[in-house]
Amino acid sequence: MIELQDVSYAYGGEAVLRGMDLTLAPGSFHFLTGPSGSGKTTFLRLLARQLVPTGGTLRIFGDDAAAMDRDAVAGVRRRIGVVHQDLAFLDHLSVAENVALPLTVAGRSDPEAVRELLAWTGLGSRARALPPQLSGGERQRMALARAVVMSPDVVLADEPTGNVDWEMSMRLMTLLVELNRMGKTVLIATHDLGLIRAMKGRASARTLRIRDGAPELAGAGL
Ligand SMILES: Nc1ncnc2c1ncn2[C@@H]1O[C@H](COP(=O)(O)OP(=O)(O)OP(=O)(O)O)[C@@H](O)[C@H]1O
Repeated sequence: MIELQDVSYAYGGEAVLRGMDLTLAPGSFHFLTGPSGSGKTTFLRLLARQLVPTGGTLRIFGDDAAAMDRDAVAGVRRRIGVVHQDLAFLDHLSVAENVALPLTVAGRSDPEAVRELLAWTGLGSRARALPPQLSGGERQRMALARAVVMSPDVVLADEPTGNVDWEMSMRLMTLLVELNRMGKTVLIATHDLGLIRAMKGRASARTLRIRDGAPELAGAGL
């Protein structure tokens, strides 16, 4: 589904990520961890085709990321939902309108799907609220709803539990596990090892740890 062969990425000077050889199989569930600045966000942005490798070959759904035209990139972006770290929303639009935005941009409308997603994330009663009126945990759940509104095959989440308490973190994790059980490929970047340990056994999750510029499968001890 997503395959990396000796992939590297440099923002300018020295490569942040290098020598990456890895395959993400359909339906897999991975955590991605590593110290601050090790390249977790960069890795997610490569997988979502928001960045293009500066070396090696990255295949997304079989296509070479470096050779995609605009239509192919748009196709990839529809099939990969991303929960960004910055949680940027349009503050003058309601929660429901923000969640529906990817549909609106694609010229589609599906109020029923949006209603279902808001109910699933526990935001049914907040549909008409504006983003600044939401709590941190509500914003995280709204970001997750927006990431999956296009029914993507892959969900990438960058620190989806940043700034929320333990109970809310577990609630968000439960939603991501449910998505994986529905067949979606899930990858969650987090520096929170406690969170990864808590999820062991609840999902057949594997952990990738960035070491020397490349994600490696971590041992069972983590
Ligand atoms: N747009 C950019 N231009 C130049 N350097 C960048 C850019 N974005 C990130 N970097 C650098 O690339 C490295 C990896 O950053 P990245 O955000 O991928 O790490 P991270 O593991 O996600 O960090 P954190 O856990 O703090 O979010 C860092 O040294 C960072 O300063």
